[in-house]
Amino acid sequence: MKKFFSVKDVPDLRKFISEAKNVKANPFGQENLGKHKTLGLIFLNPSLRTRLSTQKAGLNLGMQVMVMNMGQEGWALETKDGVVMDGTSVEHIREAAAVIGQYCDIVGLRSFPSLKDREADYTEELFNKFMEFCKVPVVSLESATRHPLQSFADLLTIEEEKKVEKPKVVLTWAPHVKALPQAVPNSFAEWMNRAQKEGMIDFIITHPKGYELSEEFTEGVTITHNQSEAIKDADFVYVKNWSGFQEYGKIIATDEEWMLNSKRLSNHTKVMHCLPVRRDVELASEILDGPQSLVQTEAGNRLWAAQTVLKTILEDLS
Ligand SMILES: CCC[C@H](NC(=O)CCC(=O)O)C(=O)O
Ligand SMILES: NC(=O)OP(=O)(O)O
Repeated sequence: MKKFFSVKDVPDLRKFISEAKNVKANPFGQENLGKHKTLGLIFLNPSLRTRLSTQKAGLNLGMQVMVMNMGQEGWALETKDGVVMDGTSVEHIREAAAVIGQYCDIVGLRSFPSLKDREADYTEELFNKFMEFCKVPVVSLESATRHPLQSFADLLTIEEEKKVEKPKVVLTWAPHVKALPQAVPNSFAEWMNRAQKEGMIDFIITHPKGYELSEEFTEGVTITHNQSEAIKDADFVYVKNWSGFQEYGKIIATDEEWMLNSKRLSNHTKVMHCLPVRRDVELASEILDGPQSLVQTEAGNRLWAAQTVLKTILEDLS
């Protein structure tokens, strides 16, 4: 594995889930695999779960781990080529990525979208440049269009918690006070679409009109604007806000009816959210604090997802 950027980097999904279960059952089974190897975690945006779980995953494998918040600790980055750097940018991504690649054997990178320039965001300009110049394997810690470590942990959670062979999984839009990226829903849809094609789940997406995600991620998936219909008898409901893709980066609807509460859920339905969550805006506290919430199990599985990815990359390095 030379990069972990999307589900396309996973040749065998069922095998990858099984490996994550084994890692979870035996977290220190390969505690020397990463000996004398360095993991560099570079954040251009805030993080709690991704930072702590990926750092711990590297340590569990015996790696040395360095973490950097570029915005606060690094130089102001220039990401465009052909720019005369006589303004506020101090260092070009070409130099910064190449230097980071010299110090690290594996690099994790978080870089959210601008939500202004859809072309630049959806071609993953920044991420691709970083991967080109750092010249070592790169793990996405959330890019402009995807969050693969989150989605891997989400699918692991569903596989562990399912009570039926082929659970009904629903991705529902939820209200928010800000315009958020499409990366988490894109990625969840991409992984669940693959899982549906492999007969693992039945998958539905529900959102208000205008919040259609890029077909790159939703091709072939049932999409409905009727949330109540969609969540009926669902085994898992994945709650997330996202801003417009067509009206890029825009808040189109703020219909509070789309915030789930327990009255609207079947008793057996489990609720998931990647966190951080805006309580009683995106999702009712009564659900988050109740027996139907899987958000902590999901967050715990971020460690096993990251450790499985790092293990796979390290095995290819050895
Ligand atoms: C893992 C999720 C990261 C990010 N979430 C936010 O930016 C939330 C920000 C807020 O609620 O103010 C997102 O939606 O992509
Ligand atoms: N879910 C997730 O990636 O959380 P952080 O943004 O806190 O890392």
